[in-house]
Amino acid sequence: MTPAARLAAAASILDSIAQGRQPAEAVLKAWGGANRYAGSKDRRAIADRVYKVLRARGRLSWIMGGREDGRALVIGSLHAIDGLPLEEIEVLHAGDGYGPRPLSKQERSRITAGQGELPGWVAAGLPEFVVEDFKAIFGERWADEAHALMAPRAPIDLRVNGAVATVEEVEVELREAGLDVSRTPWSEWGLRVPSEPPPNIQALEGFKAGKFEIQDEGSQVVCWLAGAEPGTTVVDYCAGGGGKTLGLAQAMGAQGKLVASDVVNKRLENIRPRLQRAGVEADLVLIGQNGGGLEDLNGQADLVFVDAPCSGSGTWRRRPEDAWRLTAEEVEKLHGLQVRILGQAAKLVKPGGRLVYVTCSMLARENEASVDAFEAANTDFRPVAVAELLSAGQLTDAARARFNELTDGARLRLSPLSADTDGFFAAVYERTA
Ligand SMILES: C[S@@+](CC[C@H](N)C(=O)[O-])C[C@H]1O[C@@H](n2cnc3c(N)ncnc32)[C@H](O)[C@@H]1O
Repeated sequence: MTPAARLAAAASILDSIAQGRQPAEAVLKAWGGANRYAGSKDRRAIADRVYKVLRARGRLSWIMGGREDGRALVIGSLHAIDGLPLEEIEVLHAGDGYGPRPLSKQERSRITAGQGELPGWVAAGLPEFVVEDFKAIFGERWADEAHALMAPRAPIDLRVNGAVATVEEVEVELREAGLDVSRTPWSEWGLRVPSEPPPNIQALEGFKAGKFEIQDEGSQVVCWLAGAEPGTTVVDYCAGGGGKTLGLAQAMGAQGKLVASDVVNKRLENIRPRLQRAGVEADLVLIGQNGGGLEDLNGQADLVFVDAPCSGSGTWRRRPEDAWRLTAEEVEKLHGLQVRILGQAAKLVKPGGRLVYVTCSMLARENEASVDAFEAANTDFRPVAVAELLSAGQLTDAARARFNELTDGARLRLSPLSADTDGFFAAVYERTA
């Protein structure tokens, strides 16, 4: 493919991403499958362009006069990210072969006008409606938090399955497979590999043997903070893909009763092969939207872990397309759902047991506001100070030293800037009566 044809392909893929809900990665994969003439270098160049645009979409749209179509965003990226002068952009838009058509008068004038003074939200690279939230949460460093969340490519973190392998052993295996592996700073069981060039983790023998799973270090940390103990009854209330279920099972040393529930059966079914690979047993329970299906555990669980449905805004560095799909109305709906789920899940906790609330969101409405509402309605739940949770054996000394800075006392916030993890929020409660 010519460089111009690659740009045209990137523009059309960006349009498909904007029109649907599928992850950008899946849209790119489908495009590669349907356009076999594109070689691996072409696909790589197209994916690079697509992600470059998605990470800077707000700024590029602003520069192009508010246009949001793939063509305009690609033109904007050639100018504002690659720094190409107008003449070179015109050469790439000569309209030859499979390349994009020539620039319109308006497009040309957008480029010659330059960027001008950018409003704060545009410069920070966030959707406009979340900026006030970021300012309120992060104060002066809000724009740095935004950059860290949207800009760089995140590394790939692995959690070693202590029931099957040691960290040292997996480290050696990954190094022998040619990967540049390092220890993660906060989780004793975490290893980190670069995401570029993309490693095929699932093809590794160690992965197939259940020695490790792909799991962001932040996600590992919230499992460890929950303090699941061997021989206890633990409910992973919103089990989804089962990432946390496996982490909780590891903390339990595979002893006790582990229940993984969700309202979507397909998700629960997808956990089955993961449990098998890791050698873990758990009861998979399909529950109703009102929590029906777990009545026999009312007041019985030592630990109920609520990894609530959320905007996923803490993972925008991996899926920047999601930032531009989220609306304020959706956040509001999620907040309502989170409060409802917390109330339902709390019923399962026995006196003296724990309730853990986790999101991978950066937004206060899904984090602080949701637990504020829970606390107001459930005075029989006492917030547990994060300092009390840091003795978990799966956390490193570095985590013990650092996490006190990342909490206001009872609520922990991890972010790409502060912890080099995805964005996570966690609050832990003990049932007092
Ligand atoms: C953030 S995801 C969970 C991710 C999962 N824990 C993991 O680590 O892979 C949230 C999950 O909550 C589930 N969910 C949505 N509404 C629910 C409800 N009312 N009760 C329980 N789970 C619900 C969704 O189906 C989704 O799988």
